[in-house]
Amino acid sequence: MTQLQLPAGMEIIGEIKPGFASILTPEALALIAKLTRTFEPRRQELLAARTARAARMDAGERPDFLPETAHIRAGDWKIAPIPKALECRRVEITGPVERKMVINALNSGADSYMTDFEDSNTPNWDNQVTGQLNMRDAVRKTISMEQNGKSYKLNETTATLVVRPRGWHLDEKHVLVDGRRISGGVFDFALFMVHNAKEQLARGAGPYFYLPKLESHLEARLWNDIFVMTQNELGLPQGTIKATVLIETILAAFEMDEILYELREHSSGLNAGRWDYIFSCIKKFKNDKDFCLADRAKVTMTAPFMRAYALLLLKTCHKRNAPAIGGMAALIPIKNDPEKNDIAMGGVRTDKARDATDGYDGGWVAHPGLVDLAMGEFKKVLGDKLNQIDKQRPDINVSAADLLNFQPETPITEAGLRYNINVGIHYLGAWLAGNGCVPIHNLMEDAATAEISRSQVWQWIRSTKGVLDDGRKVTDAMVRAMIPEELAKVKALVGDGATYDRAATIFEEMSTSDNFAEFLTLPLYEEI
Ligand SMILES: CC(=O)SCCNC(=O)CCNC(=O)[C@H](O)C(C)(C)COP(=O)(O)OP(=O)(O)OC[C@H]1O[C@@H](n2cnc3c(N)ncnc32)[C@H](O)[C@@H]1OP(=O)(O)O
Ligand SMILES: O=CC(=O)O
Ligand SMILES: [Mg+2]
Repeated sequence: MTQLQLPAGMEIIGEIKPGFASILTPEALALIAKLTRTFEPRRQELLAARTARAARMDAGERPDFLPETAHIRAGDWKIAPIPKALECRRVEITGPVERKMVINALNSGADSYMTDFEDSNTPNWDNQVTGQLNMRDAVRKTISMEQNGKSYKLNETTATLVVRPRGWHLDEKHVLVDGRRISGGVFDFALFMVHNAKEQLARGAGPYFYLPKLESHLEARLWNDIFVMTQNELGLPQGTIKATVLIETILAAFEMDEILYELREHSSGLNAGRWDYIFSCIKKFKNDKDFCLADRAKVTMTAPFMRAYALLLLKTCHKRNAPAIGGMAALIPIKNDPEKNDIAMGGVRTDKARDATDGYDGGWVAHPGLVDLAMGEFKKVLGDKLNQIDKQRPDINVSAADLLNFQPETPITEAGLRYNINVGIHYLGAWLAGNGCVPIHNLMEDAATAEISRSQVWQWIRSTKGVLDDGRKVTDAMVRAMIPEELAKVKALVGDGATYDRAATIFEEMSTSDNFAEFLTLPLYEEI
């Protein structure tokens, strides 16, 4: 095995495959050790604060805008100017940090590309380090590959690269500092910075990030402090790093101004991460027996609580001169069925048209086949403008009650319940096999969408409103009976992989156990 030069107190227990040493360099590991020793206690405190808040919500506490930060919401401040490379983000394509996908996404014609170490990626050791190798080659424009007789390399003009490291809840278990696992997000961030920040600046862009799953402005402050230290360590001017925060938890929706304020020297706006947002609403209200959301397919961006959140995000961003980026329609092109494909494309078109008309500066797509369509919808509204940050929306008034208006509650159907079980098993099985993003029933499924499926099942069993439209209460026994049937359907589709049996077992434990797993990826991570 290749020997690495490790800083004192660091152990690496992941296999060092060919090329990995060129990523796990002494400089990179030293930065990881320094950031970990300085900030890991705060990450742990913030995770403990999440747990304490969740317990208070389980006991009935409801979120509201914070009285102690009213002066920030009322203040007349703006974020620092946005760099040129991030001024125009009408269409952002996203995808796992897999080599071919990286090339295809950068070449897709989108304005920017969010490469993903998070929702769409199984964070096994190989994916994380190979992803960094892909990034290094992508930034230097040397990334290439051959597959099925096809050559892949980058076009002259490519999308602006943005990187999503893992959220605060995820550890990197293959790296220990002083005997403890480190933060997955710090690992992803620090490696990317050491290898690419200066090269990106030399090429006219910079190190740009998406920050996932924040629950409070204090969590944004932690990222900001990490940025400041990293810029100092690498000799970069303060304010070089730019980060867009995903507002994808119900608690963060109450702290959008505060999150922008914490990151104001490093902010590149907010994104409406709709799928984790829905999951977060279910999770945070899981003990409320009166809380219940309808079949997953019915919970759309026009649901009252989703509309309120999307509009508040837009208004908040533009007031602070910050880009507002829309989320992901999970629809993808459907091969070999033109009629269904037309419906799916119509769905994406409607979604992007709504965001553009509201005033959003851009939105996400899951697939290169959606870039032109989404671009068309934004161009219809923006014309030649790079963005519409100047579009202020003082007419939008969103209250706490609007954000908490969880409708629709019905219908819940057997088909919807079976869909959730089916998608849950299929996704978990793929994830365990190393693929964190899969097309299922013609939709993009990743960790966030799968979380909705598994949390709905758990919650429907426990909510008094978890009743099917034919009058049957959703129960533990009903779900247990459906699991083998849905597993058989999944296997008929994907083959007999052992990970699907394991996935069904885990799904059953997760949906029927009284303990609600905070994230499905936490128990799953212990399996890989
Ligand atoms: C909730 C959230 O967090 S959203 C953000 C996270 N989720 C994502 O980023 C979704 C990313 N999307 C994907 O992973 C894929 O599009 C899937 C899994 C949904 C569908 O994948 P596939 O079934 O393989 O798509 P399909 O067969 O149509 O792909 C056609 C081509 O497009 C490429 N492609 C598909 N999606 C992407 C993408 N997002 N980025 C780059 N290339 C892509 C494929 O690699 C393939 O390339 P090839 O023709 O050179 O072989
Ligand atoms: O990360 C995006 C989401 O919708 O979740
Ligand atoms: Mg998400």
